[in-house]
Amino acid sequence: MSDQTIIRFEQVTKQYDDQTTVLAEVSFEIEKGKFYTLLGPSGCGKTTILRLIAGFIEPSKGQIYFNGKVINRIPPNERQVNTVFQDYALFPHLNVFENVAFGLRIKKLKNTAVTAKVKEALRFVNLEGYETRNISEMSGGQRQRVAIARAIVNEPEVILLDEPLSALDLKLRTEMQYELRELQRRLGITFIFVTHDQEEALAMSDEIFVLNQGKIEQSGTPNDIYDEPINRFVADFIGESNIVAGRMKQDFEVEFAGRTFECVDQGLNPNEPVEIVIRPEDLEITKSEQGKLQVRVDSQLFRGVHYEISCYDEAGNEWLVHSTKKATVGEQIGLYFDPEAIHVMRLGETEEEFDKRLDAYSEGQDEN
Ligand SMILES: Nc1ncnc2c1ncn2[C@@H]1O[C@H](COP(=O)(O)OP(=O)(O)OP(=O)(O)O)[C@@H](O)[C@H]1O
Repeated sequence: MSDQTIIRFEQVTKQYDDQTTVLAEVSFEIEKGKFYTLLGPSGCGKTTILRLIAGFIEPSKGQIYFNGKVINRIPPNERQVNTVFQDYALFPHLNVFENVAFGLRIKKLKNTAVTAKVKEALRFVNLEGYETRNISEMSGGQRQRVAIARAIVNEPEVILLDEPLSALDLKLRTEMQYELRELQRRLGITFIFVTHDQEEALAMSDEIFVLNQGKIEQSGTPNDIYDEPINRFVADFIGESNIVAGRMKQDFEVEFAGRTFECVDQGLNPNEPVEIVIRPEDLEITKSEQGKLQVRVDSQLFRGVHYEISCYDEAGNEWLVHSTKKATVGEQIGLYFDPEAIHVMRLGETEEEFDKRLDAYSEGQDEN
């Protein structure tokens, strides 16, 4: 545990009705001052983790630590944590100022202190001058900022955000992603953000936890997770991927689509069955004879920045390509890729085993 750790889950299990396990022995650490994202499909347990941190529910097993102390049974109002809910949960009958001031009034702060703190919080979210507006007169994005101001005014050590952008249209959502990220940097406090949108997670986070059925499948920086997905679930969930069955031949050599290719992976057993991931943007279109793979173009869509081209190789594998070059449906073309673009996944590998293999690989690289 680093001295930067603020929250630690140790083998936390959450069951409802003593039967439904929604979190199964989940362990992780959250450090001070970083932007974390819990990412996963609906029902995987993201909100459950937030509610456990906030103290709205208690774990069935395991320990939750906050600054080194077990907080399993500490009530929400005694935790240094504030939540921004999906629907913002603002009070419609109070104006902007009173919505933000609410928590401070409960703490019975003096009026002058309340005014100073609320003004400061509103300044942070660019809502100076909106104090006397009714909530009903505020747009979706502005309500969002009021909800954030209400959370930061209490000066918590951690802010939990449960899909706060899901109600906004695409343009506003992108703007708010940028704003939230900036705000987190300026405040320097820990944000734990929940989303099921992988692009949002990749754009905003220092660290992402990918969840599936009550378990963390993988944790890491956006680059780690995008470039080195540990299994098919993560590879599928994070961006579009080509995933085909293959077989390791020896270190730095893998076989798929009926051919042998140079790769950068090592430490796997010869003949071991594996899955190969190649991102669509890592495939380049060439003349048929210059490609490492020969494919036939099946369909093509123009996506504004690139063409999305679907092709099939002779072994029947589909390959999705993102290319600025146009192809012709029915045409025989080549696909070129670097050895580094081939990511080899061992079947059923755990995150720990994967990390060990990657460390061994990096050490091997350093020696070269
Ligand atoms: N009070 C409860 N009683 C029984 N089951 C519950 C309760 N609250 C949540 N669950 C179940 O726990 C599982 C995880 O729910 P959770 O809300 O954490 O998922 P989520 O990943 O946040 O999903 P979403 O993205 O849809 O909000 C779901 O299967 C849900 O039905």
